[in-house]
Amino acid sequence: MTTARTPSASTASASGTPAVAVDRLVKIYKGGTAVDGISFSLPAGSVTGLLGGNGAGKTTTIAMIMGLVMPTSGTVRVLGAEMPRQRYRVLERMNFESPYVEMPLRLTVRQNLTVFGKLYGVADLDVVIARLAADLDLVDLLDRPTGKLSAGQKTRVALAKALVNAPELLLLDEPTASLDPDTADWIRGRLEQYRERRGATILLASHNMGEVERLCDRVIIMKRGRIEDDGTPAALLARYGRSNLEEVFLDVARGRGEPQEGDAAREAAQ
Ligand SMILES: Nc1ncnc2c1ncn2[C@@H]1O[C@H](COP(=O)(O)OP(=O)(O)OP(=O)(O)O)[C@@H](O)[C@H]1O
Repeated sequence: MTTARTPSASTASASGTPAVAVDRLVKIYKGGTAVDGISFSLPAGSVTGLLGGNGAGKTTTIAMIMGLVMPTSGTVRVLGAEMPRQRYRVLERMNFESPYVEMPLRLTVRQNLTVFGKLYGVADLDVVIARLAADLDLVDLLDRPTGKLSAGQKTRVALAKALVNAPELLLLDEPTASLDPDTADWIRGRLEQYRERRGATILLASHNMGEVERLCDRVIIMKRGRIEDDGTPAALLARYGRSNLEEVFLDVARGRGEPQEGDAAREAAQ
């Protein structure tokens, strides 16, 4: 996969600063509380899955990390910068993919990637776009209007846009939604490759438990704006006595199989 910078260029990992530090973060909309006092930090180079049912607060959390939504209270630091106040210090080092943020539909794929590449200050943009197109199977789509693509094709373009500046922090909101199983599997492979080559920190909101088990070394489960559980996939399976994350997700969503007191201590001792 294309990288415009070397993995060792990551200031966050070099200094030991977490790529993301969220502290007592709250977002209250007129209709109610979307995010209700969550705290977590993501070490540089980690891949974390953000799980939770519809309306749990995942997209709002990612939008606050991106600096696109203003928190009601609490703080977000990204690569050491306070968001959204200092976002211009770090925007070139981060990127995101969300099915809810459309690119200009009349522009061709190439034009869109060029606009976003310029926004992120990418050098040798033509070369970068050509490599991304080859990596993400977009060569035949480059000169077509983005609005005329299928949902799955748009998703691949959105991923190319998310990688155009080889971000050291990549935020992904359901990156394989609307993809057929084969293409989704292929995209997951690309994300694994990107993580390996770039040493990137990834936060991935997903409803696909297989995807999370495959890609993530940590899982944060949200429910009604709060963090309900947080651990490695293996620790969560052990804690809930389940054989896969889908069963854990259902337990949490339905309020069943809550971890028993002392479970965490027993796990720590193992
Ligand atoms: N712009 C907004 N204005 C008002 N309420 C909002 C806004 N965005 C989200 N919400 C509300 O905040 C809550 C959390 O929404 P959010 O989109 O963060 O959840 P989610 O976990 O990403 O859900 P899904 O899995 O369905 O995408 C929901 O109750 C939603 O209705």
